[in-house]
Amino acid sequence: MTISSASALELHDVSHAYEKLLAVDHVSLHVNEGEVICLLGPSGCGKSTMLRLAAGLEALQQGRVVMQGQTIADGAARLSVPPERRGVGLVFQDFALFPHLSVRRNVGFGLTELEPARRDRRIAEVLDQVDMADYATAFPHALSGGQQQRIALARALAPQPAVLLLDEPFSGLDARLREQIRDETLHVLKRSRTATLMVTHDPEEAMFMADRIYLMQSGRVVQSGSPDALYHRPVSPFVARFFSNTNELVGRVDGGAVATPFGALPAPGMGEGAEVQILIRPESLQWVSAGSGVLPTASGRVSEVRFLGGSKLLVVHLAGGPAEGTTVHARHTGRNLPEPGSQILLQLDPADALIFPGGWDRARKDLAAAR
Ligand SMILES: Nc1ncnc2c1ncn2[C@@H]1O[C@H](COP(=O)(O)OP(=O)(O)OP(=O)(O)O)[C@@H](O)[C@H]1O
Repeated sequence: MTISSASALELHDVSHAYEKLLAVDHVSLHVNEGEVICLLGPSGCGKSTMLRLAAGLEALQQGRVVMQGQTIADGAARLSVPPERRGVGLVFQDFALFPHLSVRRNVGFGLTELEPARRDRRIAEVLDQVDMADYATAFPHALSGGQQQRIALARALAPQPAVLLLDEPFSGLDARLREQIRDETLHVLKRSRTATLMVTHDPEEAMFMADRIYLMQSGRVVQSGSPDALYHRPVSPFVARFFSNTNELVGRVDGGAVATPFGALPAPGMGEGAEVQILIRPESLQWVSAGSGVLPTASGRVSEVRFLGGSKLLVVHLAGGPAEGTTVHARHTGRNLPEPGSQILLQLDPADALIFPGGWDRARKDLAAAR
C-alpha cells in the first residue's frame, strides 16, 4: 500500500477475532489529512470493530495502527496507547452527551488542560461552527435530536483531534433531518479539514460524505476508491448490488459479445463461451419513444408504474424472441408517464451494463452469501 506523507491515520494488515469469530480479516486502510473516508458494508461485516481498533476501545490482536506517522498500536509488540492519549474524537449513533452537564460543559469536557479563558474561547468557536452558539447554557434533554448531534460533533472537534471517528452518527435521526445534518456536518468537517473515518451501512450516505469509500464484506475490504469508481466500476456483483437494485440477466460469450434482450453487449476480458452475469441498473434503462438507431433497445409492456418522488419506477415485461418473459425495472425522471398496459421501448447504453463472470449458479451463490 502506498500512503502519502499527509496520512493522518493508517491501519496496516489488521485482523480481529471475537473468540472463534473472525470479525476483521487482514484489512489495511488510510485516511489522509482533510479527507472524509467511509467504511461501508452490511450489518456485521466488521466496520465498527475497525473503528474501535482505531480508537483503542478494542485491544489490537494483529496489525498496526499509525497516527500522524507514530505507531500507536501494534498487535505483535502488544503496544497500545490508551484511547484518551490517541488524539481522536469520537461520535456515536446515540450522541452520548452527558445529561447533567450544560452544552457549554459538554463541549468543554475534553479541554481541561486549557486555561479557562482559552477554553471558553474554544467552546464559543466550535459552538459557532455548528451553529449552536445560542444554546451554550441549555441541557441536552432540552435539545432536538439534530441539535444533540451538532453538540456531539462540537464536543468531538473541540480538542482539535488528529482524526475524527464517527460510528453511524446520523442513523438515530429521521430521514429529512438526517439529510440536513449530514450536509451541515460535511461542511464543518471540510472547513476544519479534519481527517475523518466514518462508519455507515447506507450507500447513499457514504457516496454523499466520502472522498473515498472502503466497502467491506465478511471482515474484508472488497473494493476501495472514490464513490464514482465504486458505483460505476464495481469489481463484483456484490459491490454493484450494494449500491442499488439491479436487473439481472445471464448469457454466454459468443464472438466477444453476449446476447441480451437489448442486443449483443460487448464482453471484453471474458473468455469465449464463458457464462456471464449481466447487471443493469434501473436508471440505465431509458424509456424512449423511438430508438436512436445506435443504442440497443428492447420493447415491452408496462405492468406497473410506481411513484418514488423525484423519479418513477416502471415495471416492464419484455416481449419478443429470447426476451419474452423477462421482467425489468426502469427508472424514469420525466413528468410524462406511460399507462400501465402500454407498449414502450427501453434503450440501454452498453457502457452502463455491468458484466461479470458466472451464470445463474454463481448469481444465486453470490446472493445467498450477501444475506
Ligand atoms: N464484543 C463482541 N463480542 C462478540 N462478537 C462481537 C462483538 N462485537 C462485534 N461482534 C461480532 O463481530 C462481527 C462484526 O461486528 P461489527 O460490529 O464490527 O460489524 P458492523 O459491520 O459494524 O455491524 P453493525 O453495523 O451491525 O454494527 C459481528 O458478527 C458481530 O456480531
